[in-house]
Amino acid sequence: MEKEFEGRPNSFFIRLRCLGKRMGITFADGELWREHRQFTVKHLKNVGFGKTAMEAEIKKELQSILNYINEHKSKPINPKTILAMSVMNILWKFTAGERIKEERLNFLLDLLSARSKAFSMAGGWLNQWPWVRFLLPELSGFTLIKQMNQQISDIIEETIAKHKKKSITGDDFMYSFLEEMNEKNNKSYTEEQLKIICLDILIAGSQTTSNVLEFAILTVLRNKVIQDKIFDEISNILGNETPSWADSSRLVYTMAFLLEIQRYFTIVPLAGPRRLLEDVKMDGFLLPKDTTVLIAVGDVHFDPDIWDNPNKFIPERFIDDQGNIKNTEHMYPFGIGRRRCPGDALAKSFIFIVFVGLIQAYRVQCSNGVLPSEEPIIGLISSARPFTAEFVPRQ
Ligand code: HEM
Repeated sequence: MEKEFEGRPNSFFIRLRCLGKRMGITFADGELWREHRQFTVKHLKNVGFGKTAMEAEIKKELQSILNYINEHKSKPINPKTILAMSVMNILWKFTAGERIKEERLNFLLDLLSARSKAFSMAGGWLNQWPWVRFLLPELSGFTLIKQMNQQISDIIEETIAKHKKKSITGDDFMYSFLEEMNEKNNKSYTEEQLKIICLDILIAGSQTTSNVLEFAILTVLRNKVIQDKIFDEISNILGNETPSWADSSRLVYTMAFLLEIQRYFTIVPLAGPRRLLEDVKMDGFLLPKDTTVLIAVGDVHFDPDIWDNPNKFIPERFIDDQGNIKNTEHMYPFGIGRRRCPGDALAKSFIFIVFVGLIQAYRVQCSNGVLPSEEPIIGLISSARPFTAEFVPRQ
């Protein structure tokens, strides 16, 4: 994708999302975006993100999820919270060096989810007529969003304060950032920028990754034939061995299934928004500078010129005659171009390891005799309707 598409819109609504200023990574553009995206990706990698250390953390989280299911196995489980908590723990470990306490984590997840609901509700009003906040601060959702922004700021600020006192041991992204800010005296490195980058990572990473897994669990629950095929492959190839990302090249049907999940339930159906940095001619139309552009990734994933029977769930469409994975070049779950998702390594490994580990240990079945619907809730990111499942131990 061309450079002209690399901007982000500058609206009141987006500034509200970024705690009042257009900073961080997700909604910044120009030099601030370039510098801070590069710095964040490099320093997250330096502390182990995307490497063996991350895989070890994912395996620890898999074990916590299996323990949780084991303790609750007589009751139907809604997998949403436990999955989102696990992703959040990993993100926070590399960003801020600590595991978040369970009550804190629950509070944070509820806060992020209430915040995204409030944003969806307020979207129409506040986006079109920002002045409405002066007339109807309560009804427009403005007061609620401001309160939630304050709560989330407090949580991140508390962790920054612990880093300033050096009371967290080990290396993490916050320490790298504070060093750049204090010792190298780099002007764009401020505490406010650090806070918004942390918020970007938490918002962009947790619900997206856990939603993919939720759809995967929902689909095997609804389709016993597919679930048996996946289990047979895992038990033939891995036996009881803990899964690793390297096994993804051996578990071809399982990988094809997870790709089909990411196509069929495209989690981010409209990537962006982007702001055009220059006039652009496209298919004979002139798109003026500053136009907001959304990338219809979901449409590409259902394009009948690319996919046979796009409305059917067929994992085999990703397997060629030699039994290798094919067709990944038509998949854009993480967007496109230099603003493409920088968290794809964590998302892919987490989804694979946790899904394989779950199916290896448990048969997933319906909890009350009624199959839950696969109809997604469509929003900025798409999610499964709340459902419960029974996890029956395989041994
Ligand atoms: C399955 C899980 C995920 C999906 C489907 C997903 C999807 C996306 C997409 C489509 C974009 C591109 C937006 C655009 O084109 O403008 C994006 C951006 C982004 N993602 Fe992800 N993401 C996932 C997981 C993560 C994780 C785990 C992180 C944590 C580091 C993360 C951090 C980000 C950030 C910071 C951006 C903004 C990049 C920029 O503006 O330069 N994402 N994601």
